Amino acid sequence: MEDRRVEEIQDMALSPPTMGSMQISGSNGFGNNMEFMSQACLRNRHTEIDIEDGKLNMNQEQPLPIFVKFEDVEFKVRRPRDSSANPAKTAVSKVASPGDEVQDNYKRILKGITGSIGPGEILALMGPSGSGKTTLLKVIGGRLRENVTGSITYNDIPYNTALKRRIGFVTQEDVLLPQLTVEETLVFAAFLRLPGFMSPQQKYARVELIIKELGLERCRHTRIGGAFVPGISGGERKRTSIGYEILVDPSLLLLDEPTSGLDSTSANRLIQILQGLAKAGRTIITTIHQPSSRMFYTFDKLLLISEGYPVYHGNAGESLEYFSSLRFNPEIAMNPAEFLLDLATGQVTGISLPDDIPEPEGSLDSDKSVIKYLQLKYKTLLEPKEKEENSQNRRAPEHLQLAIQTKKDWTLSWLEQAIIIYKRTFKERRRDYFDKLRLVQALGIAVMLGLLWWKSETRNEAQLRDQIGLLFYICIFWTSASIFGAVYVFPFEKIYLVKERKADMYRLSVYYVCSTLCDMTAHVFYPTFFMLIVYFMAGFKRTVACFFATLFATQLIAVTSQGVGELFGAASMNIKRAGMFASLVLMLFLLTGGYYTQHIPSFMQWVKYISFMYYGFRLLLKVQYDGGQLYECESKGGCRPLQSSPSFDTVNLGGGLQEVWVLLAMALGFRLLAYFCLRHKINMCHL
Ligand SMILES: Nc1ncnc2c1ncn2[C@@H]1O[C@H](COP(=O)(O)OP(=O)(O)OP(=O)(O)O)[C@@H](O)[C@H]1O
Repeated sequence: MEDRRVEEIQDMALSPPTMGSMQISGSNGFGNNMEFMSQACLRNRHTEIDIEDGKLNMNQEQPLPIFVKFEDVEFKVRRPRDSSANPAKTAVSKVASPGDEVQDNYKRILKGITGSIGPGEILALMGPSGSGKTTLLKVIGGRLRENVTGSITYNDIPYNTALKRRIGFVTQEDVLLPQLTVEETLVFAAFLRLPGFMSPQQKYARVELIIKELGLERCRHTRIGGAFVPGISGGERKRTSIGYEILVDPSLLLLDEPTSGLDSTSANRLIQILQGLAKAGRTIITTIHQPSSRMFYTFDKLLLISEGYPVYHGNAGESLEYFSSLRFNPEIAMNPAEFLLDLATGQVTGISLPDDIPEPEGSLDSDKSVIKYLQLKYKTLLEPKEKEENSQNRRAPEHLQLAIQTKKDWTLSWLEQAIIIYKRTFKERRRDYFDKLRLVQALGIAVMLGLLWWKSETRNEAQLRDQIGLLFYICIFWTSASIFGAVYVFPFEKIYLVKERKADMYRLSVYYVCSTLCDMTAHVFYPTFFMLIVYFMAGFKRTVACFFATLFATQLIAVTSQGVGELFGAASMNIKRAGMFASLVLMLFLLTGGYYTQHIPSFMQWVKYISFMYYGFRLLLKVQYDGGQLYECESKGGCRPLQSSPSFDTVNLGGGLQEVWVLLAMALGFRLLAYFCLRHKINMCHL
């Protein structure tokens, strides 16, 4: 019995959303939504009884009905100090924009927005560019939390992190890894985000369905592309972004301008898909610029925003009636969306107006008076009704409230996630790893060094100094190559990481470990080729043990430096700053690395002990010039024991493997620090 139930659930999870069993007609009133939610509760309860081992969580198979209420939502940002050099411009900007009130040096972006939306409905956010649609969407999606006032509840519960995996957010800019193909993007997302109990076949089938539904068959094997990588078209990228989010059937789907860049047929098709998703029980909020008339009437609710104020909220189809009741009527046949946008911008050419709009006074021009009038009417006519409705609404059933607050377990174990993320990271970065130019550079430099130090000897101190110079150069080369190879990784991948972490797709530790391990392959691969050439051309000690020990030392230097680069990248998360800090510290460690410095003042002596270059260089020297070689050198005359050389802050050649342990500890320590910095920075970042 239980098996059959599990199969049913799996089938449901695979079935197209439009064919879901929870079809209801678009409901606009709260009553319908409550009924809907009650039905959903019964279903959930039924399933919970059927699956007793607790492994399957009903919430993973069917969307949890979510009713979103927002009341008096305000959002403000700190104003940057006025940098305008033009006093006239500053003066004008201070008076000409009454909507942009400045309080305590903050600019108000959202100015008291109230509304609600339930499962089965689509709410369209409309308004002129810069009116605050995206900001409101981010606030509702929990992406903006600071400086937000008012109340936003999900089944009467405020936002909490357990909601992350129930919310799908399609951002205005498509945030997709550029080197993956469309299919790879969706497959990796499916394997990371779909419940663990679904078989791989079912996950592939879900991807197939999304590709078909969104018309992505033609470009499924094309790379996503980006600024420097050719790839799919803007519309295809947008559809892939949408597929990426709807793949997991989120309960609350937020979309920022999903139709921008699409032709009208594709846009209509997309809206149909959204309708299907809504009918199957999702709550959908979308910003939209200029929908066609056909599209406009598919929305259940409309929130029209002007300069951060609401000017209409309610049934989309009834919006024209409302404005007509205020005596705003189009004089010619117009697309309703165009008419509403004209009103929200105050551009009223071709629109008949009521006579009670106050004459523009002071700095207010006529556009502003229309907007002010509409804002006032909203405040007096619509807002009280909206608030009353919200307060009269029955509370959501208790277990739905509980479900909102219950954090779902990870659907995959740490190792399972790591295997998928490792594969994805490798695919995404493999072009960097096997970059021909990089290989040519490493091999070219190796050959050049080999020729310059061709069969170098250590018969006297001058020769010995020469060879030690080469060792220090090798140390610098791999230190800087590895630091700069690693420092930009996190700043570059920040947007992808923030997006995926906001959706709780995987553990951050998984991402970090996979990223560092993948890159380590390259940090080990290149020094190996390099050393194979330099070592034998330059005439280092010809024993197998010594070659492998030198190779190991070089790789260890590269791997430790990679950790340092990651630390700077993670600590700043900014390409420019990370590069600057890395070069500064590299320079300091280089100077105190033991080659140049002979008379460091005692108060600066400590620097060398934190310099991985100091230990790396010592290790290379130890491997190459152990007691035997120096003794031989000395016995032929002219070569003093290295310890007594005044030119190097060198080695106690009798030492053991302490440099190896120090470098290993540093490689691990820098990585741990990098991980915690990354964790802190990513939690603070918003998209
Ligand atoms: N973090 C911020 N700092 C300063 N200003 C901001 C910030 N976020 C938003 N704004 C400003 O708030 C206003 C609303 O921005 P928002 O992106 O929400 O507009 P929008 O209606 O979505 O516009 P569009 O349709 O062009 O995307 C804009 O004037 C924008 O410059």
